[in-house]
Amino acid sequence: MSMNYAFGFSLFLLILVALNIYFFYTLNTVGLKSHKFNVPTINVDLTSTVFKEIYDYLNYLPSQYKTINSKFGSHQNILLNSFNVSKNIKIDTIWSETQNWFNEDSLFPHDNGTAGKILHAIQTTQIALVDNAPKGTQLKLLLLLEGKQKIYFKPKRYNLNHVVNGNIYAGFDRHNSEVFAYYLAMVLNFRWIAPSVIRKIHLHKDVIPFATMGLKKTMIKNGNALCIYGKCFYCKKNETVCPDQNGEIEGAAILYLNKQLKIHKTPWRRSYSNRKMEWEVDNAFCKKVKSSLSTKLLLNIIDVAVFDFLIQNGDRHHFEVYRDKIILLDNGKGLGNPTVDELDILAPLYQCCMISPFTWQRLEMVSGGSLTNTIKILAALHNQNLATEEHFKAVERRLLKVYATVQYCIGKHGRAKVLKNWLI
Ligand SMILES: Nc1ncnc2c1ncn2[C@@H]1O[C@H](COP(=O)(O)OP(=O)(O)OP(=O)(O)O)[C@@H](O)[C@H]1O
Ligand SMILES: [Mn+2]
Repeated sequence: MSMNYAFGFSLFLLILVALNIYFFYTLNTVGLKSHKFNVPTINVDLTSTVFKEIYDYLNYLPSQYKTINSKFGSHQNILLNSFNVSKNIKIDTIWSETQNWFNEDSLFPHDNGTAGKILHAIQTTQIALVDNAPKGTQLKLLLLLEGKQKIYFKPKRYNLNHVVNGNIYAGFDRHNSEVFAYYLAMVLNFRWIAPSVIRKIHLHKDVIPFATMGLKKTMIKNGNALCIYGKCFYCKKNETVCPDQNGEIEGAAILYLNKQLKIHKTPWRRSYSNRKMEWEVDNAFCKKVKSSLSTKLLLNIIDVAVFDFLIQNGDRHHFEVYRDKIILLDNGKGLGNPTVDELDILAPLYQCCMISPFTWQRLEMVSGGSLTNTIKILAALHNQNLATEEHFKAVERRLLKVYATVQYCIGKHGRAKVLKNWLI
């Protein structure tokens, strides 16, 4: 009897120890859960050991990252309210409200429908003047809207289903990428960005009557149509922008920022040749950057890297700063190829292994499809379809890779170091 009791008791102790060990490991290991996480596969380059390790974490991501996070619901409602278009908008007040806005957290007003009002005004206000905007390398126009609001207009060069092959910065800017980027930034709560919306301008009604002489000089007959070749570094007479069958030119209409911006070279910029940059050969590159940049700016660069990775913008050669924060300007090189995930756009994240806790919290909130669903819903409020389903799926797939990269960092350095509140 007592032997049986002793045996039973030892068995009980054994089970208790086993349970303890089980819970200790499940609660302490990051990512490496027992069941495999199903991530849509694409061809990836696993020659780098960092990439291999990140992909290991991707295969065993905790399941919370594939389900909707209920904490996002209230934030989604706030966004919907911001972008809802009210019918009776007074546009004369919207420009002064926009230009006189001053706030530490956002470049433009958003709340109580203002974001929607601004987009509606950009989309519909009568054009007063159209000129070339020769800044930068790609064709763009400067529109002056009634009420003296300037707008940059990046014309459509490709249909949404066109796949841009070649290197990560190949091809013309994608107008839809500019607008997609604006909504992406809003969903991620990155508020240092200019409002941007798809607008169609009629060549003979909206452009020619208001075109400057300079713009008229950069127009050319292409068959029956009058087209624009513009004035910019890469502008060529045989690469024109022509109106569609309705006589309209579609483009991204981006609010012009009348502000003094400081321009910096991105430490993680590409060479635009076969030559490798320092960050591409030295995984300890971040140490060097840390010694020359403030932590605040570095965390900001890492936010931008996450943002660029999601849309696959590999062309952020420079960044412009206003009041010590990077403005997300020039987002047209995203959404080129939905089957490509260039992981090295995330180099600032996996080489520095730090991320702002605010950014991480928001990223965790938009899991399970919320990110792209919200972009779709917000864009639809202004009658826009910003990308093909393949691109929306690709953005979700890349979000999983961002989660995996942060898990890789936590696995390597511990949560406290990666998510330390550096700014306090
Ligand atoms: N919305 C804006 N408001 C004010 N200035 C802007 C805006 N967008 C762009 N700029 C200015 O114009 C410059 C060129 O714009 P952008 O980078 O979008 O053009 P790009 O043709 O893609 O240039 P690049 O080929 O150099 O990347 C920017 O560096 C910035 O200084
Ligand atoms: Mn550019």
